[in-house]
Order: sequence, then structure tokens, then C-alpha cells
Amino acid sequence: MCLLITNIKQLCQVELSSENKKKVSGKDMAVLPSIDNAWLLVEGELIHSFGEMATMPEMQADEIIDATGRLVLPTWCDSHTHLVFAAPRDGEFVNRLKGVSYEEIARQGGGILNSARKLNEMSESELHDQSLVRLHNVIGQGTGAIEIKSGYGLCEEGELKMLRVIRKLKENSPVAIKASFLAAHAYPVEYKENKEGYIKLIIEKMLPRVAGEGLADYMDMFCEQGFFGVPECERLMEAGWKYGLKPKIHANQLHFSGGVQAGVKHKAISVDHLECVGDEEIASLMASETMPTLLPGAAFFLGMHYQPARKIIDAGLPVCLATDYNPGSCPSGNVPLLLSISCTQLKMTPEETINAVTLNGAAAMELEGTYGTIKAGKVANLIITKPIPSLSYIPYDYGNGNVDKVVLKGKWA
Ligand SMILES: N=CN[C@@H](CCC(=O)O)C(=O)O
Ligand SMILES: [Zn+2]
Repeated sequence: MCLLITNIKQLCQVELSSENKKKVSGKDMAVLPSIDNAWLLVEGELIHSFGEMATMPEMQADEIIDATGRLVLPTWCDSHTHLVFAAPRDGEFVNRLKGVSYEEIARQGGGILNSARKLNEMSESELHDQSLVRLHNVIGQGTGAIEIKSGYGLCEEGELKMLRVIRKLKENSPVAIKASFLAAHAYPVEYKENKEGYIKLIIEKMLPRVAGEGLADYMDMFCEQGFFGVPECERLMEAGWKYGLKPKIHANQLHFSGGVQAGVKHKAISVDHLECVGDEEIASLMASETMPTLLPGAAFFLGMHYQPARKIIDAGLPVCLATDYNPGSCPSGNVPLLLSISCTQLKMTPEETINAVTLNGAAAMELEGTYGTIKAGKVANLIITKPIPSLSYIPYDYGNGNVDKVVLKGKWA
């Protein structure tokens, strides 16, 4: 099918065919290359061409859309989610409001362990159907590529069940999906006094099966005090690499845990969360290709201090933003809301937030060659907004939703 979109008020995040942008860093993050009053042609699954209306050539198309007053952007690339889960944790939410901390809830056997109990009671098909509803919901909010983690199984069959659900979602949806193996999310109750036993189970039993069935792209872990320490994480990352699973890890959410430096040392694709980041973490990231990924939705929902986005960008680093959609620390996969939080709380500009969740989000999933910008030959994953006054209106008009239509692989989603 050929789809022609005309009279686009602003075509945002464009990239010329001659460019080969891998990510946006530092001062460049404030720049979002755009064309005012533009057209764009989609052919089959791909972006064919685009330009200014004033110089639009004559073309044939199966469908022509007039986008007067509307913006067109690449769909969001949400590089960190736990979208597959069995049940909400609204009871814990209320306990936190009464003053019990996230860490205390975890110590009492709630939190991730609570999610694991529910998940292990649920059938694979029910888990899939529930998760597919959530996936459709975030697609409607503009997400076109997404990473999804295991980590609520915490046993061999539970982790494999989650990863098979993710694989099935991939088969049943046009959205691009990457999978991360996160068995090292929390120590299960039965290994509370035998932590070494659980590390061995992951490395010796689970990992070979996950890799053997080709179920995951990345090796994830929660590098944090009270969860998995740096020495354990280093062993897990080394083991993952042996099976071709690159690290993409949770680091420095609750403490200065050393996770950022460990991730950099083991060539992690990204280190994610980063509520606790100082000069040493920044220096370590500066000497690496590892993407700093911020999850301010979790800081918002847990009432924690926010990630120092300005310090990271002003040091010249790239920043990626992701939702962290999960039932405990961020029960929302809504990217426009994430952009609003990032502007108001992290003091990022609207352009920086869009760069962070398009090209940099794609880079954090190694998808920057095919997603994340409007470029001829890239996958035609597009957001068409409602008529709005400006790009800044997207984070400004928080909670209201200005994504009107979504195109995935050249078709209406
Ligand atoms: N912090 C670790 N993991 C998730 C939350 C998991 C949960 O509370 O269920 C996160 O990224 O915030
Ligand atoms: Zn997470």
C-alpha cells in the first residue's frame, strides 16, 4: 500500500539519507530536525520519501491523508518495560502512601516477590492475553518499538513462560519487540539463605535454555543494595555474553550501587534508572558507548528524587528516556506523560525529551538503523497528532493525549 500524508504542519525528527545517526548527545539533544508544511510518502512497510509541500512532486498513492494543523513524528521507542505481569499492586501503593517504603515492602516479601507469586499461578495464555491488551493500549499512545523483560517468574519455568509470552506478543503484533532475561530481579524466597544457589541456577540452568530457545536479546539484572551486588552482576553479565546476550541493566535506582561502572565495564548496551548519579558515574559513562537511560516515571510514582538529566546532558552525554511500565514502581506505559514529567521535573526541553524517546530509545534497543527517525528506507512507524499549536504542546498538555493516529509498518494500527 502507498500512503501519502500532505500538508503536515511539522514533520519532526527527520534524517537525510546521507546521514547515519546512531544517537543524539549533549547540546545536540536540544535540536530536533524538522520540516514545516511537509509531505511524506509511505510505500509498503517503509518510509519512501518526504519534503516540503512547495516542492512536492506529482505522485500516485492508494490513500491520501490531509494532515493540516497536525504534527507527524516517528513512533516512540520505549526501551525499558515490564509489560508482561499478572496483577496490579494497588494494595502496596496504599501502604506506601501510609509511609512504608518500597524497599521495606520488598524486605517483607512484597514487591517483585508479590508479582512473582501471581505470575506463577497464571497460565501462559492468560498472561499473553492480558499483556496484549496493555501492548495495544501503549500503541494507541504512540509506542512503535518496545523492550519487555522477564523477571516476575524467578524460577526456571516462570521465567521461560514470560519469555515465551514476549515471543508470542512479537508474533501477534506489528510493534518491534526486544526481550530481556531478568531472572536476577530478586532472590526468590526459597533461595533467601542460598543466594549462590540462585546465581548458579540462573547461569547453569536458565541461561542455556533461554539462549537455546532464542528467547532473549539481552541479559538484565537489578544491581542494587539488598538485591544483586556488583560481584554477582559481573558474573551474570559475563555468563550472558557467553550466550550472546548483551547486558542491559537496572543500576543506581536506590543507592550509589556501583552498577553504572559495572555496566560500563561489561559493555552494557544501557544502564537504566540512574536516580543516583554523581561525577564518578558520569566520568565512567563518558568513556563508553553505554546509553544512560532514565526512568523518571518510577521516581514520580515512588516519590523519589529525580534523575540528574541536566548534569548528564550538560556533560555531553546522550540521554534516553523510557517508561519502566510495571505494576510496582510505574504502572503506566504512557510516553506522552513521561515527556511531561521529564520536562517539568528533570528540566529537559521538549526537543530533548523527543530525541530521548525516539532515536536514543531506538539506540538503547540497537534499532537505530531502522527506527527512531523519519528517514527514507526506515520502517514507516508514524504518529499523527491531533491538530496542535506546537511540538511543545505535547508535553505541555499533560495527561490529555494528543496522539490521534498511529501507523506501524505502513499500516494503520
Ligand atoms: N527496580 C527494579 N525493577 C522494576 C520494578 C519492579 C517492581 O517493583 O515490580 C523497576 O525497574 O522499577
Ligand atoms: Zn525496570
